[in-house]
Amino acid sequence: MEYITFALAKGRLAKHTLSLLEKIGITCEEMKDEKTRKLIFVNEELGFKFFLSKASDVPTYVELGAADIGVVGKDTILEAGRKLYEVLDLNCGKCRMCVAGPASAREKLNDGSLIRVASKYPGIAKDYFYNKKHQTVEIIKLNGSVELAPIVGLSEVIVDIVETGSTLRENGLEVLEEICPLSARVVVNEVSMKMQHERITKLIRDLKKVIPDD
Ligand SMILES: Nc1ncnc2c1ncn2[C@@H]1O[C@H](COP(=O)(O)OP(=O)(O)OP(=O)(O)O)[C@@H](O)[C@H]1O
Ligand SMILES: O=P(O)(O)OC[C@H]1O[C@H](OP(=O)(O)OP(=O)(O)O)[C@H](O)[C@@H]1O
Repeated sequence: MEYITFALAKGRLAKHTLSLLEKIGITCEEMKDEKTRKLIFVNEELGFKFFLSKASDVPTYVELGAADIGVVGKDTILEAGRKLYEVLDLNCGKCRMCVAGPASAREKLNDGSLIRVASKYPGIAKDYFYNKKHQTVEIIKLNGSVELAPIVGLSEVIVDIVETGSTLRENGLEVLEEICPLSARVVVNEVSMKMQHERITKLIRDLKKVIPDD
């Protein structure tokens, strides 16, 4: 039997994804060991391989066919801009992509003046402001702790993920505009979808039955 390979985003989403897979009978005991440094796991009996990669690399593995299926946040899919089939919303890892900043930055949004926008997601930020048309922006790419940028004067606003809102609150910032809702999605390689159609569609059908409600 040909293997079906899963690329899973390590970090926040991995545990949840593994528990959903477990509910449909796809298990990988070895992967649950949080201390393991191993990156690839095989379930020979079921014909599945799993690997854990950095979230932002999941779309790359899937588009280029090193993995048949991936589970990753919508934010990462939007930012990657890869050619993939997005087949399922897992309704977990829910958060929002937002423009945020100090309340004083509110008037600078929409008045047409040049604003600096710091983000881990320069592609999403660029598209958002491009579509708004009447705002000139300079995008500054950061790799984390983006909330620092407006505090230390690197930018006027940020484009970042907001879940509970605590990080913004604790740093004197607020949501200024909402860009889109986010959650974990299942993505499939376009060729795998054709070549392994039956197994992949069964898997999607099974997963649909165990997705948590709101
Ligand atoms: N509060 C949150 N903060 C960040 N991501 C969240 C949050 N809630 C849900 N997510 C989702 O979880 C995904 C993975 O987040 P995680 O923090 O594990 O990795 P990452 O920040 O993308 O990677 P890294 O920390 O390696 O840069 C995000 O892409 C997003 O879709
Ligand atoms: O609304 P909240 O519940 O506070 O969650 C949002 C925060 O969580 C994420 O950061 P993460 O922990 O991934 O660290 P990072 O900033 O280094 O990416 C995100 O970038 C926000 O900073």
